[in-house]
Amino acid sequence: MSVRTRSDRPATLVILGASGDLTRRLLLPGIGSLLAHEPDRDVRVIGADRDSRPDGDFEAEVRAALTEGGAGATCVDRVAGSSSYVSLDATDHGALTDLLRAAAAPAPGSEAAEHDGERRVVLYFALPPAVTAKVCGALCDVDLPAELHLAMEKPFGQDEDGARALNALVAQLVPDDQVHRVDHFLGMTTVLDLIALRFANRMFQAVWTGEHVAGIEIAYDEQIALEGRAGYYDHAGALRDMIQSHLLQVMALATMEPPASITERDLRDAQAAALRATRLWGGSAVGASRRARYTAGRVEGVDDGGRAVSRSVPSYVDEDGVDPARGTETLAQITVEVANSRWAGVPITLRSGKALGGANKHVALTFAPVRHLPGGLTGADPEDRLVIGLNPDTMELRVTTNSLDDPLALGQSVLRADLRRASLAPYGEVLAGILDGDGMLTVRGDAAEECWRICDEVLAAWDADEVPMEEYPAGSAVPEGWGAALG
Ligand SMILES: O=P(O)(O)OC[C@H]1O[C@@H](O)[C@H](O)[C@@H](O)[C@@H]1O
Repeated sequence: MSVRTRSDRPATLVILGASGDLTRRLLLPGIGSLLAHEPDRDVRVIGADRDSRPDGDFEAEVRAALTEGGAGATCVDRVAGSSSYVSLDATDHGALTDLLRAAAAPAPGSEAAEHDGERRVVLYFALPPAVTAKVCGALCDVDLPAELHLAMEKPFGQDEDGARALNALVAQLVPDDQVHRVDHFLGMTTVLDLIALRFANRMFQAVWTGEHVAGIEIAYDEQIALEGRAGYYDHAGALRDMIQSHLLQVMALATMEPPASITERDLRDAQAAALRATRLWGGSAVGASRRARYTAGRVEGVDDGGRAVSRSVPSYVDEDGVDPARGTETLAQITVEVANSRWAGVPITLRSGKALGGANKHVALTFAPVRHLPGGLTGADPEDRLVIGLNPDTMELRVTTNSLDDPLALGQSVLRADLRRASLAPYGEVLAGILDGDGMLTVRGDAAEECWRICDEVLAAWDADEVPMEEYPAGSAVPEGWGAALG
């Protein structure tokens, strides 16, 4: 689905934190995926980080990652060949001035050098929030390029006050439509499918309300465990890592009012309005949230790519780099209500966790039972559900029909669709918009603050130990009693 406005303006992507894991695993392959679809796109990559690297080292990394993302050989040669790496302290305004000047200039030796205007510069902060804030502070003293866009990785701040302070700081640098708070879930194919599904189908449009929907569950249960990310994850935990960012964004798309158009302003207005109306279910984090941590176990099953998985996982507290005293959760669930006339009274459950047995990743709507069932039909009326799979991309509609062996007894039939397409990788989709200067698939400042407002209340209750920390063996299903609470 192409939801973007294409721009032909050449762009330079400057990655701060270029030696980090995110750059190698996601950003550069994301660019590779984009170049696989748009091989002529004029993009130059400059990596920057504190460490010095041997000549050609970064170029080789770019080359490998673009190839991994699917870019063709000629394109890889061109883009990797024009890439460069700078070793610097990104909190030093002199170093930032030089970096941004080089980024805005036409590529050295490029044919376009003489008649090319300044390139659009995207400064990508692949950095922890505290460092991001320091770099923004240093940028206040820099003469910034004419069209500078800032792309910021999650978490955007550490809480609502922190997000507000960071928003105020970046507002001193560039207008808000040039700030892109990155959430790669907004680039997922089936997340974007929600838009067409909801607003271009008479059938679904009519029933997508609290009149007909009894509950919504947005789950991202992962089989992967910590994977060596204790330095980040042990400070974040499942609520900050997945719900504060990704799942609330998905919820906003699933519950927002119809936007007048699918454009940056209208879409972001609709998402922000849904988030503003969001409250914890029952008004308190105590009844509306659960948290748990995995103990040792064995994860077996099939991963997102359909490959068999079988590995033993140590208890979370025994994982390398974890501080048991920190009490980090690896599974979190909150139930909220979008308190407006469309959704009031409908519980919306958001859940994500690591080292789980089943990879349930979906947006699932459970429809209310019919008001009246004609007499003569026997058996219980099964719940009708629409389940949109997020990775792998699928759609399943479970509808009540006659049972197979008795025409007057109720049963259920399942209609399944495989929605996997040759689309861009989620990071590619999001980066495409950012490089084009279009923020539609990134998070607006007010929406980021709203997501923290919702989660801060839960985090405060957890810090005060008002919600018990439960345990689940790695490889098990979500603990008993979790999941969508209907009614
Ligand atoms: O399935 P994907 O696209 O890798 O997204 C899930 C990941 O999203 C990241 O943002 C989280 O930090 C990870 O913990 C999580 O595993």
